[in-house]
Amino acid sequence: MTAGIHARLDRIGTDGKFLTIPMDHGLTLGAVRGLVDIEGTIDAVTRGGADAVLTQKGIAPRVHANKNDAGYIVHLNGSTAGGPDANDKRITGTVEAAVKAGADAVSFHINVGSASEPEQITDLGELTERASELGIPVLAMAYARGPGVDGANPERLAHAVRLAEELGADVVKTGYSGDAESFTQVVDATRLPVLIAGGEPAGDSASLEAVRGAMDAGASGVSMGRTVFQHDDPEAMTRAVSGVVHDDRTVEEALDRAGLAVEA
Ligand SMILES: CC(=O)[C@@H](O)[C@H](O)C[C@H](N)C(=O)O
Ligand SMILES: O=CC(=O)COP(=O)(O)O
Repeated sequence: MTAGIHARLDRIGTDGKFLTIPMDHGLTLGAVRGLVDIEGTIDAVTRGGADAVLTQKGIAPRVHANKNDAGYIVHLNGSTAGGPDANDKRITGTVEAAVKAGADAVSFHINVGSASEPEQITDLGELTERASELGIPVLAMAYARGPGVDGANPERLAHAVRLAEELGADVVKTGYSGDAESFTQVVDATRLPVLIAGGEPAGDSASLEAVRGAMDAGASGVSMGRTVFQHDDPEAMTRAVSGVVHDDRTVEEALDRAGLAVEA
């Protein structure tokens, strides 16, 4: 790993743990709740302890003044939920454009098992080479998604995270398999730091239980979007997630210290 990649990984994480809040969903879903006033949400989640926020490059002018010195990741592909194939992520920018936008790292989504998987493999392989030349870390969002693919199947997830390492990513995010025991298989499939996505908001306790389970399995943090940015209090929810990721708290302690109710 080059010195540049090492230094920039420290910009998007803390002591090898990562609490990233992705807010690229405006491309996928539109200006959904939490992203209309994205400036306010970025301010809230970074006050709550997010290590980094993540957007598409066009949103960069709305990020920097509001991110309270957190790291910034530019996402370099996308698709819309209503398009012909939501799993067919197409390139939306270059590493150079991300650097120009002030990025500390770039991210790229790959749907392992989708009809467009071959193109996404080529695209990610090319991206990691260019990013490595420039000393920019790559966060691969490696999902198990496609016709007939169970996105929570641990073997599928293990393959997805390993594929990200094989293609030269520095950090990988994937779906959660549902329990710590099965997620161990996912974490063990790669030497990369493994983060989990949040998915559709499932309630504070359930979401934090997933984070706790992933961390117990050896994960290195989260890239958690809607669960946090669509929360009534994104700052408090970020604080709660940080309690588990960075302070190794139980779900109950983390919620309590963040001032959130412990649900039954
Ligand atoms: C909206 C979703 O289903 C998310 O999991 C996205 O696929 C992940 C990504 N942030 C995106 O919006 O492309
Ligand atoms: O970029 C998207 C993610 O990393 C995950 O978003 P989610 O809303 O937590 O699924």
